[in-house]
Amino acid sequence: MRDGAAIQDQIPDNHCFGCGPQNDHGLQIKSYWRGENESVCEFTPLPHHCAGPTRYLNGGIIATVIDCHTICTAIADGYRQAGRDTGTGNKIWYATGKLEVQYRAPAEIDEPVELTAKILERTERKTVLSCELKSAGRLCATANVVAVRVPDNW
Ligand SMILES: CCCCCCCC(=O)SCCNC(=O)CCNC(=O)[C@H](O)C(C)(C)COP(=O)(O)OP(=O)(O)OC[C@H]1O[C@@H](n2cnc3c(N)ncnc32)[C@H](O)[C@@H]1OP(=O)(O)O
Repeated sequence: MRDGAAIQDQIPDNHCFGCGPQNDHGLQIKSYWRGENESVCEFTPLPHHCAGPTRYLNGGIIATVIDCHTICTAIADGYRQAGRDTGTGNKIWYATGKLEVQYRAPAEIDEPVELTAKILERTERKTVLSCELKSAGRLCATANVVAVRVPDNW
């Protein structure tokens, strides 16, 4: 279950490698709200996203999709807290201050990965989130992320 349009399709001028619709060479992940403080994302790896063994997903790609899913969630939440639809009015940007990933099991390259992010804490200056990444129903990575509000011209 997910709510509304993809968060990334509402954030303007996003050229990010992991989540920018404007980046033709990027991963172009899509995240969706699921309720007030939770968001979900499904990403289907391509064969060249592999680790050393071709059957497993590369750890940097795992970190990137977690980074982008959580930071885009913080951005959309920033708009919500401001009482605005995502992408309307002055831009709201967050950057990754901290990204701590624990790799618990390998993720299969030929299975989609499912991410669930939760907002744990928010202040005017930062949002703290957790994230889980599953592959074929197995918990493969968990993460703690600090998203820090940066100026709208960042
Ligand atoms: C739509 C676009 C989506 C993009 C998705 C991908 C996101 C990215 O990858 S962004 C690129 C990678 N990140 C960066 O380049 C950021 C580089 N770092 C910076 O610019 C700065 O260090 C920055 C903005 C993170 C923090 O700036 P700084 O002036 O230190 O912030 P500061 O005012 O001290 O801290 C604000 C709050 O954040 C907390 N914080 C800042 N850095 C960290 C950290 N590394 N760990 C934990 N907490 C932190 C502080 O403790 C403070 O919390 P509190 O208000 O409770 O005291």
